[in-house]
Amino acid sequence: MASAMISGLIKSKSLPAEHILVFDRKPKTNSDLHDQFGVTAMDSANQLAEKADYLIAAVKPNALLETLDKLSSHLRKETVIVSVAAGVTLESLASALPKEQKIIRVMPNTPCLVGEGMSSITPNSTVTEQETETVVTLFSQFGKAEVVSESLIHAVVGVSGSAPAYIYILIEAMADAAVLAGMPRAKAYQFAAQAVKGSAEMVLESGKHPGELKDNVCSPGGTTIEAVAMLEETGFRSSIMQAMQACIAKSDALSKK
Ligand SMILES: NC(=O)C1=CN([C@@H]2O[C@H](COP(=O)(O)OP(=O)(O)OC[C@H]3O[C@@H](n4cnc5c(N)ncnc54)[C@H](O)[C@@H]3O)[C@@H](O)[C@H]2O)C=CC1
Ligand SMILES: O=C(O)[C@@H]1CCC=N1
Repeated sequence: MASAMISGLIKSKSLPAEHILVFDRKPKTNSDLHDQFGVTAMDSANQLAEKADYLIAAVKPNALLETLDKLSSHLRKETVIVSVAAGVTLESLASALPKEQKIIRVMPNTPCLVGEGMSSITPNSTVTEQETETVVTLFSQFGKAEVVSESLIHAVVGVSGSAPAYIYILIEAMADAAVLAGMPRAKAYQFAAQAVKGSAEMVLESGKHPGELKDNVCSPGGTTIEAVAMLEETGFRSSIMQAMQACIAKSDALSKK
């Protein structure tokens, strides 16, 4: 996730690459990030903590609190800690950090890599409006970013954080069916992915209800309605909703650990 955000930031040209400081505990990852993006690799998490104005913590949720606890004595009071970890609440983040530390929870997704991310932003009470705005602007450099209340974060994990995985399965399945019908594999991925991208753009740009857009594709007695009837019969909607409910429940369970 960190590489996706770094790549998105570099592509946006909103910050000089060398102003982006990175530290990964694997030395090879640090040198790869430096070589690939021109960012500045730090020697330790503590050095990063001392220098950063906005520190984005992108380690796995189960390692996050310990990592923050270790570097907390090196943090400056003004530094805003940005956590992208699923299921780690503002309250638990605060417990690992100095009192009154500024903390923002963000839930991004991997399409940040191509400038089409969707990120939710949730500040704690010590963060100023201007700092929140800075983080919204930062995450808007590689997609869309919106402030949401913490109670909505599990829904965000389901609808955008984890969602690319379901969409890739959809694209893969669509391509498989096209290959079955004789289309070469590479072309099948291109057609399927572009159909998904174009359909998403139609929802975002037209402002029309997805049902209306679906109706516009279904010619009476035509091909599409055959597919739609089969999707309903095989429980496509219900399958998506059940998968998301499992994802949302897991996010909720993680936050109660
Ligand atoms: N992968 C995704 O699509 C999304 C991930 N997230 C969140 O992003 C976070 C990272 O997830 P991924 O990128 O998927 O994991 P990852 O395992 O690919 O990356 C984690 C990185 O952290 C490094 N690391 C581990 N402990 C460290 C430490 N103490 N100090 C410095 N570096 C350390 C690892 O070497 C690794 O490079 C998680 O908290 C996850 O919940 C949030 C939204 C989407
Ligand atoms: O699977 C995960 O736990 C992370 C959080 C959202 C997307 N990936």
